[in-house]
Amino acid sequence: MSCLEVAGLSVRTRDGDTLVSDLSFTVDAGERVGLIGESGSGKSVTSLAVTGLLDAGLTAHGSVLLDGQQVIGASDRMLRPLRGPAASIVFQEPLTALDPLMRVGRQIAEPIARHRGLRGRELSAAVRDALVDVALPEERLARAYPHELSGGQRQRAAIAIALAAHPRLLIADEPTTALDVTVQNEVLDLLDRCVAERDMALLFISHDLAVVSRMAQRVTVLRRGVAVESGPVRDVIDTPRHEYTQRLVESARALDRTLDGGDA
Ligand SMILES: Nc1ncnc2c1ncn2[C@@H]1O[C@H](COP(=O)(O)OP(=O)(O)OP(=O)(O)O)[C@@H](O)[C@H]1O
Repeated sequence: MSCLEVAGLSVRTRDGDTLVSDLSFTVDAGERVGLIGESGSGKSVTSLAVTGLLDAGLTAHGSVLLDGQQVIGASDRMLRPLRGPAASIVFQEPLTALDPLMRVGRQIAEPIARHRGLRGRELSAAVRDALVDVALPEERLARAYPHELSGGQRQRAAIAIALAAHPRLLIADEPTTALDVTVQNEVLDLLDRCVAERDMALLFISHDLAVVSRMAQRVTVLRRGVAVESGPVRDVIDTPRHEYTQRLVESARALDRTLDGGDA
């Protein structure tokens, strides 16, 4: 069974604007799939639609099966048990996932207690392990509030929260865009390791082709809410068929040449 099976997904606003149109893709157990597109192409709307977290003003149509359960039209009560064990999201901005008024350790403890039923010393040990897993081993970080952490540390804490329920699918929505380049690399390495160690599936969403090609095996290219191309990452980069993908590939190569100090 696929972790996520999206078939003919469309998302519309109250005014009748279509933000995502007839989108289909699957993520199988343990597979890494990328969703790439420029800003405004509908990537975040898609990640929210597949977890049933769309804004009230937006409606989703089509079919989204998360762990075999239909998300479209399901009540929040039905979806709550799926969020965590079936799929967790890491957002671009870590403060989206963090409560500014609660110590980081408590915020990691809460989902561990809820999903894995741990209490007392076992729970404290699990929180310590979770922090070590995301390379935040210092004891004081568990007692810190989010504003006392750096941007990279906050994103690591948000990843620890997302991993707390041992999700079968991790959805990472531009997880490193808000970070500087060095920290970005560290967080990508961390995600890579966590996904591999846990044998999780990954839906990796980004505007950055280089990053997607590092993290995913297959990719779907989204343009104005429409999938224009999909296939193995290598094929899409080597022989992009759609003119929009060709532009994405060319601008990624131009950026690479600039960073190398060559001609852009
Ligand atoms: N709640 C909403 N109501 C109306 N329009 C929305 C809503 N949320 C997003 N949109 C619109 O949907 C389109 C897609 O937005 P989305 O955030 O999914 O893009 P994105 O590809 O994730 O971009 P970025 O990389 O900048 O985050 C945009 O035109 C955006 O303005």
